[in-house]
Amino acid sequence: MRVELRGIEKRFQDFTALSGIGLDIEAGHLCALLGPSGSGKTTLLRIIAGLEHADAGSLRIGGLDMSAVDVRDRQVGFMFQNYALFRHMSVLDNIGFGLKVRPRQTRPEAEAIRARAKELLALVQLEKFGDRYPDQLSGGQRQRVALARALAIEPRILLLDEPFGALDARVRKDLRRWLRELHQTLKLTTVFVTHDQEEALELADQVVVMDHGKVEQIGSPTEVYERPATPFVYEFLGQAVRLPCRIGPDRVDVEGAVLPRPAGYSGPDGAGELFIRPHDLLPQEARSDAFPIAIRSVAVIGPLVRVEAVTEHGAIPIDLEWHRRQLATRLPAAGETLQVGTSHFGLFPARQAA
Ligand SMILES: Nc1ncnc2c1ncn2[C@@H]1O[C@H](COP(=O)(O)OP(=O)(O)OP(=O)(O)O)[C@@H](O)[C@H]1O
Repeated sequence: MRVELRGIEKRFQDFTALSGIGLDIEAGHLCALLGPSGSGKTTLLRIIAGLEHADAGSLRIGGLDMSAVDVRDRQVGFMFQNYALFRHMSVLDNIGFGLKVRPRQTRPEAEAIRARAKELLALVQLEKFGDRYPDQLSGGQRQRVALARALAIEPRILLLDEPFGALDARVRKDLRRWLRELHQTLKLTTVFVTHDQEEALELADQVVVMDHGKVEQIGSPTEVYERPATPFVYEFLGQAVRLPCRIGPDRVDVEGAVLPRPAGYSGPDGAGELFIRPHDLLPQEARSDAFPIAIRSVAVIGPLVRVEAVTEHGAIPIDLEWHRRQLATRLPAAGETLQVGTSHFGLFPARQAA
């Protein structure tokens, strides 16, 4: 089912939690809402679920306007962070719960509910655990049961709030892969909230980067990582070297080097900021598009070379990370001056000082 949001606004008293949110999620896609704490991700997810009402804007699911559709009739499966399993119910009863509490006309027979719960248990690869109680499961297994419970009602869309938030790194990683495979099997439109960049980039077809109740950028994982639309996205999605620069009609002056002004840059001339991923700023010969950095320290960690340096013109400290393969023959050494340059950078007007 396709999900369409237009001009969504949400205020809590005089605090604006969401403002002007527009978003299209294609049917069958896995969409990540990514942003720092308080950026409005959960509020947006709750609006899609029908647990919260937007003050303005529209929401369509499968082409139908949802404004007058109650949460119970939206056929939305959700799994929230603190949406714990019922401790006094077996795993199978937990999974069947959503079907059991349906109004009589739409409630399946007890046998059918059990059969469906067993089917879902197999789907989440926990066939042998149906008679256990939540306390007898690991954290990762509990999450999978919670997911099976969300799927039991045959939802048209699936909403997950920090699905693996409370788990340790290894289990998170395994569950991530598992969720991706499950999604490929079910092809169910899924929206999940995360503040973990890696999780969003690895899992999602579409990443929605949010900050302060606004959408900063929507795109594929490659788009948002390789071509960040704003300084916020650059810094939130990985490391970035940030250098002040001067933007001219056809050139950018940075640290004594001259770079071509990117054709796509539509901002004003004048003071600007240049953003470079640390692995994109590489040693090169002294040329007009290279600038010097003074190496402070070099650490080799397996295949990676981490370099702390300072730009010679602006004295700006920068941290670089190279793959050994990216370097010619010799490692740079502390105390040396190195010429570096890049062909891949982001350019933005300088931010006003706060
Ligand atoms: N019921 C509420 N009443 C008042 N303020 C609220 C309410 N719900 C959320 N907020 C505020 O709205 C903002 C956005 O909250 P939301 O939970 O959507 O953020 P989030 O991006 O999901 O954050 P986190 O990653 O910490 O869960 C926060 O500043 C929060 O305090």
